[in-house]
Amino acid sequence: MPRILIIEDDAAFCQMLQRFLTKKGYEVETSFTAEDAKQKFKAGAFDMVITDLRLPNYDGIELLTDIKAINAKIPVLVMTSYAEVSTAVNAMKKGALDYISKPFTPEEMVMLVENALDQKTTQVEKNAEPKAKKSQDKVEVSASNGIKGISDASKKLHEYIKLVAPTDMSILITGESGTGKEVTAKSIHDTSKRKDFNFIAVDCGAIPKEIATSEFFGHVKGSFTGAIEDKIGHFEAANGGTLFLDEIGNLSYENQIQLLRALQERKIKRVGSTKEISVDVRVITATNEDLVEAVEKGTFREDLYHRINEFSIETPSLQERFEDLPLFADFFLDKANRSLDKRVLGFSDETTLVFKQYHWPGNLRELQNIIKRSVLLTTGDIIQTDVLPKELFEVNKKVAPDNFSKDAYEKDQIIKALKETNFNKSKAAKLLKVTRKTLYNKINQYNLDL
Ligand SMILES: Nc1ncnc2c1ncn2[C@@H]1O[C@H](COP(=O)(O)OP(=O)(O)OP(=O)(O)O)[C@@H](O)[C@H]1O
Repeated sequence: MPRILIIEDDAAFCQMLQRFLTKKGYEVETSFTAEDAKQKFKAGAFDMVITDLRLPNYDGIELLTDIKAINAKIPVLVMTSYAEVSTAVNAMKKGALDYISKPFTPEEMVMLVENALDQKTTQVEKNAEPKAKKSQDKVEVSASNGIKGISDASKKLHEYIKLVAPTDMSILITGESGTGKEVTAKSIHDTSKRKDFNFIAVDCGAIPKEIATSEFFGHVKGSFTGAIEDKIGHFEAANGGTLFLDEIGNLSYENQIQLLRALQERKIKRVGSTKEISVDVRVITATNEDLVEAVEKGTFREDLYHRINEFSIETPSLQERFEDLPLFADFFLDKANRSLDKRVLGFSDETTLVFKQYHWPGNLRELQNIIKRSVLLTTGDIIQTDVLPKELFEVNKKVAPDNFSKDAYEKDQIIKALKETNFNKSKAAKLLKVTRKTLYNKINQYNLDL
């Protein structure tokens, strides 16, 4: 029976959720505070965590990081109020699997829980070790096959993929969260000469620093407490194929040095062993941070930056590939119908309009999640606006203000974009579709104290 830990300071709501999920066949424990949750989480083997982001005396994002440091693979679903969509997006960047806005229906919760537990199983399969370097041993790790899109931004992306795939160049993929960086990396692998070997995807943001060396390079039995048997690392698992390192900016300085050495020498040593093992791995990395800025600040090594960035590709945000929105919406609708065994035919005109007006900070992932939830909640043939989450309308109201002056509206949008991008001005400028210079001018004009 899957075990779930619910962390929620509203005791009555927490217990209601507990009763409901218990009835659905899950074993559920509850915590009302972050401290208690951490202790319970360390002590008990949970399959998933559902946590509120607002807890007394504790920052929800910090708790999420703590949980991920204890067990990086655990799926975490965060609960937010509908006004906190940027916090939810931030939580997803920090490793949360998904978010749900309160108030939600029990069906929505069950769907997300099932989804999370499904993904956990896939993740285990994904990290399975290959038996030998033979084409028939390819581990099926396909991040769902993507669609290409018709917008100029998508065409450019696919031209780049085609261009770099046959080479052995190291590719750095940049782009906002949920724009399809992993899907892009997988497409490069699938169209390269390495396609019959493994594609191993590693989320560097989710690996605790202490075990990162062993995760990358493996270990021999007895090399540290807990090393109960020999284990191969991601480099060996990807031998002959492609190693995709997501959130590369999160690697510790020490791990950056080890990675650089492995890439330069094409040899690794398992932790606790002196034997050198040759590896032939193409590395594709991804980040949604500004690595140039990280190099300038000294938190990311410049030599490693140049080593991983022989060519860089930027995945466009959903706003930049706006003409693709209907294509993606249909694709995700099909996907949701198949996984939920439903037959929803399409979207009402109002729903299409809401989709067009929304700014999609979580990009394709957010679109996919929202369509899946809407399919679940739709009883008729067509997705109507009443099943859409409230945040889609909240933003729309701001997009078309009635009683706002133009300046107040513009100022509000700038603040919102800055908050959404963690005050990264390049990203905020992109979100607002203005140049960095214009954004700086506006910040001065409105005397925004940042
Ligand atoms: N071209 C595509 N066609 C269909 N689905 C896609 C496409 N690109 C991305 N997706 C879907 O969108 C979701 C997000 O994609 P992906 O995980 O590749 O994004 P990401 O940029 O790597 O995200 P993060 O920054 O959070 O790591 C996935 O569920 C993926 O299947």
